[in-house]
Amino acid sequence: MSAFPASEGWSAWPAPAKLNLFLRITGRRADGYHTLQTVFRLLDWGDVVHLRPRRDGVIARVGAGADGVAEADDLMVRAAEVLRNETNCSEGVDIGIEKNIPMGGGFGGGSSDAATVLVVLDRLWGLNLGVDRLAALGLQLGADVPIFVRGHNAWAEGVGDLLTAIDLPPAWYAVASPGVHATTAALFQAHDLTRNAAPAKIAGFLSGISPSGGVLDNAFEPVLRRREPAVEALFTALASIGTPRLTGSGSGCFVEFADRESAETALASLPPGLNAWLARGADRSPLLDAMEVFNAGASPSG
Ligand SMILES: C[C@@](CO)(OP(=O)(O)O)[C@H](O)COP(=O)(O)OP(=O)(O)OC[C@H]1O[C@@H](n2ccc(N)nc2=O)[C@H](O)[C@@H]1O
Ligand SMILES: Nc1ncnc2c1ncn2[C@@H]1O[C@H](COP(=O)(O)OP(=O)(O)O)[C@@H](O)[C@H]1O
Repeated sequence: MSAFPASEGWSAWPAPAKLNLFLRITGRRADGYHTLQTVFRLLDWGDVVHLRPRRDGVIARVGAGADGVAEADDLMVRAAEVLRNETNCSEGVDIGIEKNIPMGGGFGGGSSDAATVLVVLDRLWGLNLGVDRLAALGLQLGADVPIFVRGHNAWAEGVGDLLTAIDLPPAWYAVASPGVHATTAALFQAHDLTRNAAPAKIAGFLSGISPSGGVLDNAFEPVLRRREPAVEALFTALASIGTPRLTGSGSGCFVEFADRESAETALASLPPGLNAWLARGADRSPLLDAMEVFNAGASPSG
């Protein structure tokens, strides 16, 4: 039985993972944040956030939470608090999580969990702030939150917050984690990080410039491969099935395939013991689909 049953007032909501199909850093702002260009691809795989509104104004995490994340630091709890402070509402909520996305993997798990809380509580608390205000609130929690609030595959610039929705072709991914926790803040400070890449053009990306053309690179890849033998070993193993790429600031990697069968065959050929799995690229966030079902009157089950 679910730890968060519908019979006890819980509802379940997807918090999808993302991949950065490429990532280049074009500069650094006066406040230390880096300007970058990236393409976010949402996946049909991720965490499940459980919510149960409460009328006593208490925001509480229920159950285990993400490994080693204190309740007060949990981005889900902070998202609910930000929303309540912004609106001066007196609502509360119990929050639970089924954590599937490896932490510190560049898959955006914490950011996606927070975005799901923002989007769903906006509805459950009857606030109706709308997507633009929710995305701006999300940005206070992390540069990756707005993409998950908006829920569309996107070309991103600025600090990752200036988003242009784009359509991406269907794709399947062999996704892998070397089990290394890559700390985003520390990697942005790395002395050997390239921070002055020439800006890429969105048209070039969309017309399908190949990885060997140098456009689909990730600025963190050489840094992480030099620092972390487990990441280097994973790249070597994945090179047997295609062109591995790093997502975000790592340490997760992926190889893209045009169809499910090719991805499955490739995964099956990898050496045993590798932490690799299959994920489908989404056309849009599964959270948007769940909200649509909910708004049509059928609440997802606990
Ligand atoms: C690198 C990316 C690419 O999608 O993803 P992840 O690898 O974390 O998933 C993101 O830019 C990460 O976004 P997010 O994980 O939300 O990072 P934040 O919490 O906002 O920032 C953590 C720290 O990284 C640095 N930072 C972050 C974003 C940015 N554009 N420039 C930076 O210099 C800042 O020092 C900041 O304090
Ligand atoms: N609900 C949450 N899930 C995951 N991480 C969280 C959460 N709340 C806070 N964090 C913090 O955010 C950090 C980054 O996690 P995550 O978003 O999974 O990785 P990444 O930024 O590499 O995509 C974690 O190491 C953890 O300290």
